[in-house]
Amino acid sequence: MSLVRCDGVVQIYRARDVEVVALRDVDLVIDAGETVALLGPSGAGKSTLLWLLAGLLRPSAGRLWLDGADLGRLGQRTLDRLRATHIGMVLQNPSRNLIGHLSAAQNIAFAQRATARSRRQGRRRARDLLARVGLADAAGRPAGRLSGGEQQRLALAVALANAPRLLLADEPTSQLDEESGRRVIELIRDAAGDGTTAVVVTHDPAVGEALGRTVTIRDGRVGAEGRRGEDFVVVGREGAVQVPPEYHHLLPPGSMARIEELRDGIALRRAEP
Ligand SMILES: Nc1ncnc2c1ncn2[C@@H]1O[C@H](COP(=O)(O)OP(=O)(O)OP(=O)(O)O)[C@@H](O)[C@H]1O
Repeated sequence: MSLVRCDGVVQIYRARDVEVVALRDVDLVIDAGETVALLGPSGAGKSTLLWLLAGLLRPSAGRLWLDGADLGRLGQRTLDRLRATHIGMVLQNPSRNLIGHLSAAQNIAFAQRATARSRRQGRRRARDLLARVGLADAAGRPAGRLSGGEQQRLALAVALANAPRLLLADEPTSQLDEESGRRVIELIRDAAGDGTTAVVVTHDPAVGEALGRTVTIRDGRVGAEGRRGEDFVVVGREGAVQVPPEYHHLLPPGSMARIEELRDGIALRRAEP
């Protein structure tokens, strides 16, 4: 069953007279329990897609569904409630996920206020999450005094506080050493085993390899996907295909190609005009 569905999603930022088209016609279906690494060059639109999936932005065009709810059309209160109960998010800047003067444990408790879980259950889950991210001894320390890497790990624990249906994480290992990075990946995979679908923006190859599927965004579009170690290009609307950068020496952008029909597809061969 699909948990997330994007249908022709377009996001245009408008700042004064300038328009930036961050996403153009993104079609994407993510099934419940999948772990997806969102890859792509800087400025490709990865964070924008995460913000849209989190309901923090409404798409300029197209539609996004989370668990059957049309995110772009929900009233603000329903959307806020859905976000609090269904979505856990780790923003790129770890300190922005946390309330600096509250302790690590209190940050988790604060995230849990939206769900009906008993206090005892909540505290047990908080303790378990803090231990899983290697912060068992930091439960009582103010979040604002933790190091960048510790804040990043705490942010993941906070995002998972409610066992959300959807975890969205923007570069959750960017400030971590290898060992802490491994713990974070393990926690995301275990959460998926418990029913949390995860979409993780990353430049970290270890994260890309450890998650079940990769989706590469290039120039605001889904350009490629990887499953079980095999990479595929994605044929977009109107048949558009992005030639991956590693083949640009054979078919540089702007070059002309001949299309050769094969029994099960086509081949592109460089042609001189
Ligand atoms: N609030 C905004 N106002 C105007 N333009 C924006 C805004 N946020 C992002 N952009 C632009 O939208 C495009 C996509 O940005 P986005 O942050 O989604 O890319 P990204 O793939 O996450 O990049 P990175 O890997 O560097 O974080 C970029 O051209 C960026 O400059």
